[in-house]
Amino acid sequence: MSKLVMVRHGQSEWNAKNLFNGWVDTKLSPVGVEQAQEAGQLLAESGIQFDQAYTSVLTRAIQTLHLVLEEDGQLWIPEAKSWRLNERNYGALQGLNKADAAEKWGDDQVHQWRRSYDVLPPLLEGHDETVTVEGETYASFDRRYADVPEGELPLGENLKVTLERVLPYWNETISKDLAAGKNVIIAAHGNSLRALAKHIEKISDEDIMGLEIANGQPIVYDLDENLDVISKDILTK
Ligand SMILES: O=C(O)[C@@H](CO)OP(=O)(O)O
Repeated sequence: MSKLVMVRHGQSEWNAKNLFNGWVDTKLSPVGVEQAQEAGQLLAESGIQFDQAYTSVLTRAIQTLHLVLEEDGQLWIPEAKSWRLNERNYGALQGLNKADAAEKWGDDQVHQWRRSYDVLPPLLEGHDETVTVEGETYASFDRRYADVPEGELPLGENLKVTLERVLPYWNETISKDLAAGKNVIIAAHGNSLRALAKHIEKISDEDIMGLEIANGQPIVYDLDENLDVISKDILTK
């Protein structure tokens, strides 16, 4: 048996402003820092001993992992980062305000973009290195993706496509640790974790629309040797 803990990053600067975030590299807000520290305290209370950590290549998830593990006294464990754990790429919606988008395109359309399994957002036109929003410039497709073949870099993803690019990393790397009995923590994003949860919990394409993952609330799975879920627990204060 092994334990898998998934933590969505704490509130980001763009979560706080209600902007579509996706692959734009924003940082944690002050609230997000506190949420990550609280997640670390909850995990310390749980007593789970981790063997391996995974995160994305986006700053808000990396910051969260480090804050969690520092609070938890396990900052020393091995960690690996992969673009495959990034947030779903929100295409041309990135940087737009979610409420403004709902006014422009209607609540239903925006809900489909945000929560459906297979509706694609409007796509980006190219892989710009930076984006400027409200006068601030943020990293986007910069050198951290230098090793990713151009054809694999997304211009916009639904949850289905997100799952398709998360799964090779799950199958080839993370699941092997778990099958070997290691306890694993993954700090990632609302939608990359929804995709993984869909796979792990065998959630249907319809039911996945209703799954929300909160910032900074660790989800603890006990998995058997086939990586089937024995139990699931969400840690809250
Ligand atoms: O903006 C985003 O990238 C995601 C997660 O913060 O938003 P949503 O919850 O709308 O999928």
